[in-house]
Parts: sequence; structure tokens; C-alpha cells
Amino acid sequence: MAVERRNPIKVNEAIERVMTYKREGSISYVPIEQSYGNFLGEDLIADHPIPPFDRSPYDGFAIQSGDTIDASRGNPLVFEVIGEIGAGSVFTNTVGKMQAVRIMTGAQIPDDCDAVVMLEVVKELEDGGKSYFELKRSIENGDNISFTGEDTEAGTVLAAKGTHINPGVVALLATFGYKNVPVSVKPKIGIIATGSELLALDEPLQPGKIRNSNAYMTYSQILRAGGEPIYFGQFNDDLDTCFEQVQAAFEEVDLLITTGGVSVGDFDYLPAIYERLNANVLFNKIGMRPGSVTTVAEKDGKLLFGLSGNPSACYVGFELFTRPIIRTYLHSDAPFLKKEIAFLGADFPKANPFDRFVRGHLTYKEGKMIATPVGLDKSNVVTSLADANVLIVLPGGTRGYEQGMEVAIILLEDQEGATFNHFTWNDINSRRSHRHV
Ligand SMILES: Nc1nc2c(c(=O)[nH]1)N[C@H]1C(S)=C(S)[C@@H](COP(=O)(O)OP(=O)(O)OC[C@H]3O[C@@H](n4cnc5c(N)ncnc54)[C@H](O)[C@@H]3O)O[C@H]1N2
Ligand code: MOO
Ligand SMILES: [Mg+2]
Repeated sequence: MAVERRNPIKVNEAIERVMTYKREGSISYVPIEQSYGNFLGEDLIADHPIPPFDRSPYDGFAIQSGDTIDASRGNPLVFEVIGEIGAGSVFTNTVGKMQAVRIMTGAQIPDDCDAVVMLEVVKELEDGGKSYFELKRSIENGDNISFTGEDTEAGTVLAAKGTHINPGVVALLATFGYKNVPVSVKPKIGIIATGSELLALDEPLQPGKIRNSNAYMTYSQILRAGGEPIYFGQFNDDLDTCFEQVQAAFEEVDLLITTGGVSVGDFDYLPAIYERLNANVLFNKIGMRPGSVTTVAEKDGKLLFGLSGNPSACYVGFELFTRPIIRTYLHSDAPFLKKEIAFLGADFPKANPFDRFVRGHLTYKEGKMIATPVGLDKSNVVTSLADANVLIVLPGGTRGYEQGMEVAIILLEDQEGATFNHFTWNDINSRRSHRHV
């Protein structure tokens, strides 16, 4: 039987085909304590200004600045302290000429006052049971006041729908009274690992067998991307078993990931499974390394990601093709990983006609970003993944790359994201990668 010939398509083309089937999920509410790591289900809009009232940023005395015009070292002026307020209290009496209110940080400025002097700059006095202070300098209108809305005005969009909720966003949610937070419902993403060679994690090594790392790696990639992983198990390379498992799992999830069995081998059953499912295969070969065999199919608008069995290829396939689908589902309008330009930290002499996504480690040195390939650059390698925080994009060509060249990198740990236009790299990379530092 002749082996099937597959036509590789460009990475960007593959992404575009996948993104045709993007869908957005629904919204639900979670208690704010559980909101961290979720994605905002609606724009977070300030419904009141911050601060909501003029307040004192210091412990001091609220005064009318006009009373201080003549104050100087040679001419100290004496103010009468007519009351005291701490944060949370409001002073409602009238403050007259040459009078002051002792005020603590965070307290609302009394209506009649327009400035605050810090405790440290006055000399406090007591006389006949009354409190006074002496001031030796003039104070400007507005000195030491945090004005209403100086942090943010009412109506400002502080975080867009789809934003990754970090501790700072949680602070805002609390500020605006979200006891329960609207979050994007996470897509349920099924994982099935195929391969008769796969051992369960608690099994001892046996001849010809390896432990199943892809299922757990993918599980955590799904978590990092913001999805809800559901692991359906690992199955031997048996067409009927795998077909039944894939068919059943597919019913229960928003999208299904399989690992292994997508190439042209005798026991690579995913192509036959897509056929039996009547699924429409979007592509089964991409001009990239690793992950060239990554296959994506669609049935009734739902996606099946046939990721490679080779760990590095599986990893890269997920980040390039599955992640943006997950982030779009979570309402992000920047669902792609962020791309940047860095200096290549080591020679990469291997030439290849396909675009390479080399697992790399990004470091910073005196304002420069340096991305260095980690481990063996082979798609069946697993150890390089632990140190990888970027993918170094090396466009296909006839020559290799040298240390110090500018290369595009994809930031794996970034939560901010990028748009498709920002993410497509070929133009910028091929323009810049041949320039030396
Ligand atoms: N004649 C050809 N052979 C191969 C081609 C090709 O074009 N022509 N493509 C190669 C490329 S590129 C890749 S990548 C692999 C893809 O293989 P499959 O996706 O079909 O995956 P398997 O055959 O099932 O396994 C490949 C490899 O990965 C290991 N594996 C599988 N599952 C796991 C797992 N869950 N955890 C860890 N490791 C796993 C498996 O043991 C194999 O070593 O095909 C090339 N061949
Ligand atoms: O899919 Mo393979 O990773 O190109 O080695
Ligand atoms: Mg295979």
C-alpha cells in the first residue's frame, strides 16, 4: 500500500483555518475569592470615581489655604484645632478662619477646607484645654489632597471582557463591589492519549514502553490557557477502541484533543477515526517543525485537535493552534501568545525548509532580551520543555542562524495575549533575523 502524500500548508494558514471555527462561551458568576485566574465575563467599568471623595493622603490638619498666605519662618501663624476625624468619619461642622481639623490619612476633607498640612511641619500647642498649632509656611490651595476621581473617573473601562484576572484586577473587582464576579465559562477540553506503548504513571518501565507524559502536559497547558481539562484516559492503538472513546468523549466536551496516531504509520488511527466520524479534516500537514503532523478536524462546528505523539510537537501544536481557540472562547480579543524580538543566545546551525519553533529560555541582560535554545531540537524530546518559556521562531530557509541575530520569540507564559495580526511573524522575522547586533 502506498503511503499517503500530504501537502503541508503554512502555519498562518493553518491558524486561520482553525480560527474559522472559533466560538465564544457563556458567562457565569464565581465568588470573588475564586476569581483569580479566570477571565472577565464583562467589561469592568468604574461605576463611581476613585477616590469617591476628596481625601487626605497624610495625617495632618485640614485648613483653608487662604489663611496661610502670611505665614513664614519669621511670622508663624497659629491655628485653632476644632475637631478630629479619622478615616471613615466625616466632619460636618463649619471650619472658620484660622481654624483647622485634625485629619488622618484616608479621611474626607471637610467642606470648608482646601488643603492639608502634615503633622511633621507644624508645632502643636495646648492652651486652656484647647489645641493649636503653629505654621511657618504658606500652603497652596489643593496641597496634600487626593482629589475625587484622580485615580479613575466614573465610566472608565478598567479591564476589558476577556482579561485574565490577576490580583490587581481582583483589587478592582473588590473596589467596585463585585462579591460575585462575572467570568467566562471555561471550555471543557477533553484529552485522549493514544499509544500501545504508553504506561500509566505508577507502572514500572517495561521493554519497549514509555510513560504517558503528553496527557498530563496537555492537561496543564489547558489550565494555563484557561480551559477546563477532562482526561478520558490512554488507549492502545486499536481502531475500534480509539474510535469509540473519541466518539463518546467528543459528545461531552467543547473540543477534544488526542495525542499520537496522526502520522502515516500502520497504527496511526486518527485519520481513519476522522473518516468514521464524518469529520471534516482542515489540514493534516503543516510546514513547521516540530508539529508538522498536527491535524485539526471539525464536526458540526466542534474541533478535534489531533496533536502529535512526539512531546515537543504536541506541546507546540497546542500553543499555536489550540490556545487561541480557548482564549477566544473566553472572550479575549487578543487570544494569541504575545510575540517579541530577542537576540538569539546561541548558534542554530541546522537549516530546514520548514519554519521552526525552537523551545527556548528567555533571559534579560542589561536591557536586552536573549533567547537561547534549550535541549535537543528534536520533536521527540521531552526534557527541553521544562526550561522553555519561549518558542524561538526560525523561519525555514537554506541556512542556519547565528548567535546575536534578532529573532522572533513567542512568550509562553504571557497572559496579556496578542491579536492575529500581531502574532503572524514571518514578515517581521525574516526582515530582522539577518541583522547582527
Ligand atoms: N514515514 C513517516 N514517519 C513519520 C512522519 C512522516 O511524515 N512520515 N512524521 C514524523 C513526525 S514529524 C512525527 S511528529 C511523528 C508523529 O507521530 P504520531 O503523531 O503519529 O504519534 P505516534 O506515532 O503515536 O507517536 C510518536 C512518538 O511519540 C511518542 N508518544 C506518543 N504518545 C505519547 C505520550 N502520550 N506521551 C509521551 N510520548 C508519546 C511515541 O511513543 C512515539 O515515539 O511521526 C513521525 N513519523
Ligand atoms: O510533527 Mo514532527 O514534530 O514535525 O517531528
Ligand atoms: Mg505515528
